[in-house]
Amino acid sequence: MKIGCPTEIKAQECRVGLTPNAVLEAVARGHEVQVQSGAGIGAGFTDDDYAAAGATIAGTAEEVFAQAEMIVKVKELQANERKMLREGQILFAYLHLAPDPDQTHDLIASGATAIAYETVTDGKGGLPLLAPMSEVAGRLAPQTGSWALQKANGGSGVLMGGVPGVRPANVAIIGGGVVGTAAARVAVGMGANVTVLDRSVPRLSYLDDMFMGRLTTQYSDQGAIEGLLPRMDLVVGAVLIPGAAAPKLISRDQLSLLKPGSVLVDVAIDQGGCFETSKATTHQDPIYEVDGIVHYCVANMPGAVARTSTIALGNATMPHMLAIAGKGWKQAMADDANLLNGLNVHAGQLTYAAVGEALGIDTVKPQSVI
Ligand SMILES: NC(=O)C1=CN([C@@H]2O[C@H](COP(=O)(O)OP(=O)(O)OC[C@H]3O[C@@H](n4cnc5c(N)ncnc54)[C@H](O)[C@@H]3O)[C@@H](O)[C@H]2O)C=CC1
Ligand SMILES: CC(=O)C(=O)O
Ligand SMILES: [Mg+2]
Repeated sequence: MKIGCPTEIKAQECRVGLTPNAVLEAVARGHEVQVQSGAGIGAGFTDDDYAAAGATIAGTAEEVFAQAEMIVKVKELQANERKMLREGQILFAYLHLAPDPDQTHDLIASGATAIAYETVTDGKGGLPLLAPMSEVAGRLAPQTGSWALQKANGGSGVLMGGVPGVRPANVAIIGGGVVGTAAARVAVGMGANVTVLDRSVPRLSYLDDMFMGRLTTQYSDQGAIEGLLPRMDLVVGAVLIPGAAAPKLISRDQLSLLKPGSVLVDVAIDQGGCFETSKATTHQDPIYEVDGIVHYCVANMPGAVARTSTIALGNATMPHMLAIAGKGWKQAMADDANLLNGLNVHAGQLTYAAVGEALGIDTVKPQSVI
């Protein structure tokens, strides 16, 4: 199969969809790989690294899109990239369609087959192509939150770990999945007072065991969230209903319950955000204030640590990329129901029910198109 890897063009997105090691594996199986010149630079991979692995180097994204039967990348296609996608082409990337009607309509209109990393499953209730980036974003959340708490950034001036005689920051993490657990680990490590909220009691039980009394768990409902807000310095939004738009868990009115200068880090912003006042920001301009509360809502947080993130993402995507290239997407999905769960769009039809529900678009069952 002809595989193409264009340079990411989302603001300050330095990751790349294929590592040289992934190219090596694909080429060894007889596939042709084309990488756009400079695509790996932000992650520390040169054109020479890709050429040494057997890729050909293309000058432009147009060349990559024109050649490739499958485009492998990181972030959802931006509007001008979507114009290059064509009927029959495979797109393998993060899509996050539920909060993004424009992208969804363009992908449907393209006639392409779009497979979303974030809805591929593992059969054990996990999302293996989302998890590595959730590990990264979760670890980053307390770091960026503590930066936003500094006075120069509009924060209340509370130090995460406190000092002897002065209390540490109170941190609430809403959603105790991969992001929430990673965020809890770092926040606890920084010395903060951490409460994790989730709707899954088994998950809370797991966290309770794992952290052995070093954090508090609480069932997530409106009463619990409202009760916590007056004491919280930092709230991390880390909920997910796979493929669906994130539920709004803190309203604008409820911001007044927080102390001025408190910080909201909405990691769930890529699924539309779980706070009413969240809107996506960029690494270049990551924070803004609403009613005295600092919001950090960067939708591609792992792009900030592109080297770590690219390698971690590549480790997870490679087996699926090789299966699709080797067998064709239909056979690969017929053989693997977890990969089939990644199918979001095919030949002008939406194939993911939660996206259809969020956007009011009819869907067909993915099984019916393979
Ligand atoms: N902004 C960014 O750069 C990144 C964003 N993400 C996003 O972070 C979000 C979380 O991802 P993961 O941790 O991997 O998902 P996950 O599926 O591992 O965990 C989500 C958790 O949310 C819980 N949950 C659902 N509804 C809830 C509610 N109302 N209250 C409390 N908990 C609730 C679930 O029970 C689950 O434990 C996703 O939207 C994901 O796309 C992930 C990586 C990077
Ligand atoms: C998951 C996601 O949106 C990201 O890594 O950017
Ligand atoms: Mg994102």
